[in-house]
Parts: sequence; structure tokens; C-alpha cells
Amino acid sequence: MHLPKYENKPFKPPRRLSQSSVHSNSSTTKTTVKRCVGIAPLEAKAVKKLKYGPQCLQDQRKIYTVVFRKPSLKKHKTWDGDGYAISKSLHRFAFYDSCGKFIANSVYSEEQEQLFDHIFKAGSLELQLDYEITDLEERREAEIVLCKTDSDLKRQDVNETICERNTKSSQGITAEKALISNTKSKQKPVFNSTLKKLKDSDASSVEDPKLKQKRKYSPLFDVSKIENPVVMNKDRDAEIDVIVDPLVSKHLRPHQREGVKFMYDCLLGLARPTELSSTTAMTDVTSKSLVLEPDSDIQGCLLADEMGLGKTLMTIALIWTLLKQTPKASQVPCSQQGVPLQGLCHKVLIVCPVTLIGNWKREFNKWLNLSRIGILTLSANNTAERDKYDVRNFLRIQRTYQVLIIGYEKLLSVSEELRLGKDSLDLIVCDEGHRLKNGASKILNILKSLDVTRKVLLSGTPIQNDLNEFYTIIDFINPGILGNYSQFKKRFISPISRARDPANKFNEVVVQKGEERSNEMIQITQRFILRRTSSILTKYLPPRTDLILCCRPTEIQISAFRDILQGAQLDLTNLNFNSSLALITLLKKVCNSPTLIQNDSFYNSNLQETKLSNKYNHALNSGKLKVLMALVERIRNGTDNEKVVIVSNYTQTLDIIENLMRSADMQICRLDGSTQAKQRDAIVCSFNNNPSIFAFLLSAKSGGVGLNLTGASRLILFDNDWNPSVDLQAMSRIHRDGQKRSCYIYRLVTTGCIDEKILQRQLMKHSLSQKFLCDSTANEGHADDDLFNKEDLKDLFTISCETLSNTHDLICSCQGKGDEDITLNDNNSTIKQLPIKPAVANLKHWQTALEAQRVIEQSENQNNNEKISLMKRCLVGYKHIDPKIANDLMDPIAIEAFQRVPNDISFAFVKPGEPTLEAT
Ligand SMILES: Nc1ncnc2c1ncn2[C@@H]1O[C@H](COP(=O)(O)OP(=O)(O)OP(=O)(O)O)[C@@H](O)[C@H]1O
Repeated sequence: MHLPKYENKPFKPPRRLSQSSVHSNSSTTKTTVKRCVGIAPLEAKAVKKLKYGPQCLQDQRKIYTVVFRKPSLKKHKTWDGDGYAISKSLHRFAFYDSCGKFIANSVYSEEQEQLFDHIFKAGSLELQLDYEITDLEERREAEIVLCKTDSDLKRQDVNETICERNTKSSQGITAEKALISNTKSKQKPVFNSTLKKLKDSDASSVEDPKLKQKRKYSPLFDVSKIENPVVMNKDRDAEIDVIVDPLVSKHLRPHQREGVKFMYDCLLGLARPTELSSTTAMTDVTSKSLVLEPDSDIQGCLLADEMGLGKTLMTIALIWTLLKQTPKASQVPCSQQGVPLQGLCHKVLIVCPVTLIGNWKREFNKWLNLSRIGILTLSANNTAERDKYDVRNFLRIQRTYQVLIIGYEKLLSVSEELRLGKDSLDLIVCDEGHRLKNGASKILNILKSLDVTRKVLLSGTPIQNDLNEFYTIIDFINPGILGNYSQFKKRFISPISRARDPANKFNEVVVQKGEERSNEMIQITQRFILRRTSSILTKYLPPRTDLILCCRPTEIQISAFRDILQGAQLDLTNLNFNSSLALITLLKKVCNSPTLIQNDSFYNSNLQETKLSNKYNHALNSGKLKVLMALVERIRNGTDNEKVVIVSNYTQTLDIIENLMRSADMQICRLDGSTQAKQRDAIVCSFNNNPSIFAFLLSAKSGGVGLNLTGASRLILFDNDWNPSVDLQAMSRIHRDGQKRSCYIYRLVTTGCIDEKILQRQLMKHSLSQKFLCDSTANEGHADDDLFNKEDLKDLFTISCETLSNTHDLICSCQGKGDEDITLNDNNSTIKQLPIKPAVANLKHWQTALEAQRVIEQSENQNNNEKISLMKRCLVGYKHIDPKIANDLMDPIAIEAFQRVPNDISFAFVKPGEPTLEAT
């Protein structure tokens, strides 16, 4: 199977622009020519009228790009310049420099296959062919340069006429303005370095002020000819509208149109009225340009949309717009029609996890085509020296690449090169930007040292509930907006933390102050943070059925739980979460498979004398493993050639699953923390494209982020993480754009054991995380103390062998016939989505101890009710099914699996997907 491979173009030095293409007043750059010729093919008739030196337009001879240098004896030779070659016959080549000036002829008489390796000697130069220009647009560009050898005004006029006619004849989304050089004025050659200087200079240095006053400017696109355009907002000084290229905007969904405008407003420091971000306003305003007040505090943003909402596409649309357009036309060189020839940005740095570099490049190709935009990626195979060379060239050379995509890890090795060339960078995009939450991180400090004001952070994972981390990220995006750290600490961290401290839970004043400061912080930051949930996508995706399957523990598991809990001699009166963590982890492992305990460090140092491990060393020794194997066998035997992704937090669990599946002759691939960066992309591609690979084993934490596994339509989440967003990340790998089949997500939990309790915490936390800043997402696999009191901890260590589902027992009293699901009554639906706190408000000052006790008890009850309500909220829409009573798990595969292991699925919550797929 042939997979697309995107190689970087070789670096070339800046091309010297031909005299006619650029001049110091209303100058025209190479881009001008490119735009002009890219609109519609030149008509042969018009072309024939031109009597050009190289005659290149009169026939279909091949045109190549070339690089050249003076002959040198140096070991590591570099190229001095670039140009073109025209092959007049199979063997004869005429070489021209980048201005179209003839250099020399040369002959090639060797094997055709080695043509591109051959070093030609022509004139006093060595030359090498780079690539044949087959792209129409690029060929036209070359032709025009080559045709200008004896440039004269008449010929230029004809060019202009052709360009104008092409523009007029182009329709709808191709209605781009022709960009025509003003050749009638005096021309001086300008190098790209000069253009770079112009970039930051004042308008007056580019244009004569008198001329400027008279001059009219035009946007790059004619908005009247675009169906449903996306027009950017502007400030009062804007001279023209900036309109997203219809080539991209035609693909954008309503939330994406709004997202692109949001990011643009932030980067340009435009103060957005809050109503603009409301969902109802979306469709109405994105095609209009509103005049907004400036907001000097903001030049960066955080796009925190949930995964799968298309943050990559939105960012590509933004980058492409900024590279090509600016509202301040008078500050850049313009065509004769007043169309700016430069955008607001010239060079963009995208930093992302190494696993996502390939994905970014594919997305650029998907939406723009790589022939339009120069994307440089640093290959994982490159040496550090090669990386440095590439980065230096990226920043130095104007023309070849506009975007550099680099892994976070590689930033360190090229930091010096980036710092030296930092003035060339205009925008930094940090994908999975929550990685920058650590203020001491070297990567963050390198990025800060680049002094790039415009920044976009992308993160599908909510920012964690740690105010220090939050400060670090916000201060990176918009430095100083929250004051310096000590001011921030005083104003926000201290009062908010004090209010969260259980010791202050009855101090109304403290709690209220914390709440006020928290709201104040939200108000400041929501100006540049945008978060939408993936529910927006429902109507564009195939239906998704969610099944939570409670898997009955095996006898082996139950006896392992008992032995461990007895051996650990828990002091239930002095429990706290951190001291119990090792035991909790051990119990989680037993839920997956008792085999795992033999490698558990807590077990080995504290419980080994119990010599339990040998007893549990059987293959299918857990309920979840039995259900998993029943499911995957059913999926594999199905007629639809469906594939499955299996996710676990433990690589050792993946080892067990891998062994079981391989012994059942299933072909699998696997991605976990040990998978080399350079292999990751290839593994994902081969899974999605190779029909013989049936399953993908994925470690939830080490790579789930950002992966596209739409080759599979079923996903089994083998264990839960405390942090619901880790699981959500994993689950959205298959149910995302590009998915054509109905999807099924199975979450396996061990009935009545710690697995189910973790699920319950997740359900509560997910409800809480709706309020952005108060997201109670836990840190790196640790549970959040907010949600654990001593009773909760005791509950974690309680095994309920008799129950069909401990979760169901808590929230509902139905029989599990499958016909009842939870609907929130009015009371419940108004539950405040705030972290659970004791009902402090109920406790007035100066109450007797008895009254206080009563209020506290009431508060605790109220909290329990709130917790249950939070859980219910997450399970709205789920059917409650005891498969022994109601044999309808709403999925033929699950039904067949149940028939195979009827004693191992004790209960199920099933949320059937709605058939709402819209043509996209
Ligand atoms: N408007 C659209 N039409 C069709 N496909 C789209 C659209 N927007 C995005 N996609 C596709 O959806 C998939 C997911 O998009 P993308 O990776 O950008 O999401 P994301 O928000 O960055 O998610 P994550 O946080 O998981 O990385 C990609 O394959 C992308 O090409």
C-alpha cells in the first residue's frame, strides 16, 4: 500500500527578483506573479503574441528548478543561488538564473534515472536540477520570469492584460484579484531581505504619503463573489477587509468559522464583545466584518475546544490568512490595484508533540495542498547538525518555506538557531499547549525567549485545576495580563486556595471571596480563551453508541482482593488518598488481571510474603479479559471487516492483551510510551490503511493525544483513569471527522470493585469540568482530593460481590429492563456546576454545637445527593440493562459476546447513537 510521503523541498537561497517584478514604490514581488498567473491557465493565443527570448511559452518544453554554485574544492559544498532550466530536447538544457537571465547551455548524455543527481558544468558554474515544475501555477510563474529576459513595457502590458482578463473570467471562489506589477514607473531591483525590512517599517517608508492618500486599496478576494465568506473583524484604521480564502472557508463549519475569527481578533488585539462568542450569534456575524475597539492587553489566545472539533483546520485557515493578507494595506508593498502583496505574517512556527508532526503536514496538504504553502518539518532521522542547518535556512530564506513544524523535544537542540533568527518569526502555534504548564520547563523558556508576540495555544485537554500552571500558560500567551506572579498570587491564588481549603469550609467570608476572585479571573481570561464541547460535532458524525459494561470479577480476582486487603492491614480511621495510592493502584491492577500483581512494587515490598502471585497466573483470569476477548472475537468474525482500538493505562495490561490476541491469530499493532517517535505516524497510517491489521493497542497516556484512528469503528476502554479527560481523549480517537461507520465505545469496569468507583468519580468530575476554571481534572493520574472524604476512601476498598452494578444501585432503583433511563427533573437540571462544597451558607454565626452538628450532617447529605445528581447528569440518555432480564444490549456484537460469556457481564448502561449523520 502506498502511503503519502511528504518530503521537504531542498533549501534554496533567496531568489533575486527580476527587475520588473519588484520595485520600491508600488512594488510587485514574486508573489504577485504567482497570484497573477495562478488564476486561470494562460491562453495559448495570447501567449503566442509574445516573442520571448527563451521561447518557453511557445511549446511544452520541460522547465526545472535548479540550484547553482561556483566550483569549489570544499568537502561540504553548499549552493549559492537558484534558477531555472529548460530542456530543449532530451539531452540539451538551457540554464537561467532566477531573474530569467541566460547562463549557459549544457548537454546531458547519461542515464535518464540519474538526471537529478548529475552536476552540470555550464559557463563558470556547477548546476543541479532540483525538480521538474509540473504544477501549473508554478510553471506559469517560471514562464513569466523566463519570458522577461528582454523585458520591455509592451510585453509587460500584455502580461497585465492577460492577468486582468483571467481575473475577470474567474468566478466564485476563484475570483481573486489579479496582482499586477506597475512596470511603468522606474524600477530598481529589490532583494527579499529588503522586503523583510519593509515588513516592519512604517507606511511612509513604503509609499509616498501623497500617493498613499490618493490610493485605494482592495482586498485579496472579492467578497461579493464568495458564497458565505468569512470576513475578519477590524479596527477603525483598517484599510481593507481580510477575507479567509474561499478555498478553505468553504470547508469550515459554523463553529470553525467562529473559531478562526476569534483567534484572528485575539492576535490583532481586537476587543471582542462577549456576545460574539455565543452560539446563537455565530452564523450571523462570521460573514460580516465588525469594527471593534483595540485591546492592547491581548495578542495571543487559547483555543481549548474539545478534541475533534478541528483545531488544526481552524489554525491552518488562520495561518493562511495571516500569511497572505493584512488590513493595513499601506504598510506593505501592493499591486497596482492596491492589493497587498504581503500578509501580516511571514514565518510561522508550529510546535507540537512529535507524534503529530505528520498529521499537521497531512492536514496542510488536505486543506491547502502543499504546492501552495512551504511547510518544513524536521525529520526524526535528521542529525542535530542537519536540524540546525534547516532551521537557520528556514529563518533566513524568504521564499521556500513559510511554516516550520517542530516537535517539542527538538526545540532544545535548535534553540540557539531559533533565537538568532527570531526576528523572522511572526507567530507561534503550540499544539497540545497544556504541555507548557510548568513554568520551569526549558521548552517554555525557549519559546518565551523568542519574543514572538502573536501566539496561539491549542489544547483539547482542559487546563488543570492548578492555579500556578494556569498562570504559567496565560502569562505565556499574553504576558503580564494577570500581573506578575506575586501580584497574581496575592490577588487570586491565595484567596481561591483559602476558599478551597477544607479547614475554611465553614467560613462564609473566605469562601465568598474565593468565589469572587475566581469569577474575576474567568472574566479576564475568557477574552482570549475559547472552549466548545464536542457535542457540536454530533450532527456531522455517524452515530456513536456508548456501552458501559460491568464485568463480574472472577473467583480468582475476588480472592486476590481479599488477600490484599487483609495483608495490607488498612487503618480505616486514618486513611488519606496519597498514602493509599499504592494500594489503590494495586487493586486497579487486579481489576485488569491478577497476573499484574507480581510486578507491582507496593505488592513486592509489602505483601510478597503472602505469596499470592503464583495463584493468579492464569491467562483469562479477570472478568474484563473474558469480556474483552468475547467482544474482539465477535468483531473479527463479523462480516463488516471492522477494526478495534483497545486502550489501557498500563503497558503491562497491553502486554497481556497482546499475548491473548496474538494467540488467537489476530493481527495487531501497538503504540505506547516505548514506541519510537519516528515510527508512530507510520504505525497509525498502516493501521488505518492496511486491511489485514485488525486491532490497535494504545496506551492512553503515551500517545492518545491527537491521533486519528478512524480506520476502527469500535473502541474498548479497558480501564479508567481518574482523569476523565484522559479517557475522553482516548475515546475520541475513532469518533471523529473522517469516520464513515457507526461507532461503538465499550468501557469495561469490574463490577462492585474499585473500577466502578473510579467510574463514579469520573462521572462526577466530568459534570464539574464544564466550568472551565473550576475544572477538577486531576493531575497526572492522581485522584482529586476535593472529591474524596474518608467515607469515599473506605468505599474504594470495599468490594461488593453481590451487586450487579454498584453505580446503578447508587443512582436508580429500576429493574434493569432496559426501558428506563434517567431524565433529570427540574430540580436536578438546575444543579450548580460548581465544585462540591459543604453548604457553608447554611451555617450562620453563633450557633450552638448541636445546631452546628445538625447543619453539618445536612450538608453532608446534601453533598451526597449532589454527587449522585452529578453522576446521573452524566448518565442521562443511558438505558439501564440487566442482560439476563432484557437481552438487548443495543449492539449485535455485544449481544453475541454476552451469549458467549453470559455470567461475565452483570449489568450494562447503554446509550444508543442517534442516526444524525449529515452529508459534509
Ligand atoms: N470542516 C471539516 N470538514 C471535514 N473534516 C474536518 C473538518 N474539520 C476537521 N475535520 C477533520 O476532523 C479530524 C479531526 O480534526 P483535528 O485533528 O483538527 O481536531 P482537533 O480539534 O485538533 O482534535 P485533537 O484535539 O484530538 O487533536 C481531522 O481529520 C480533520 O481533517
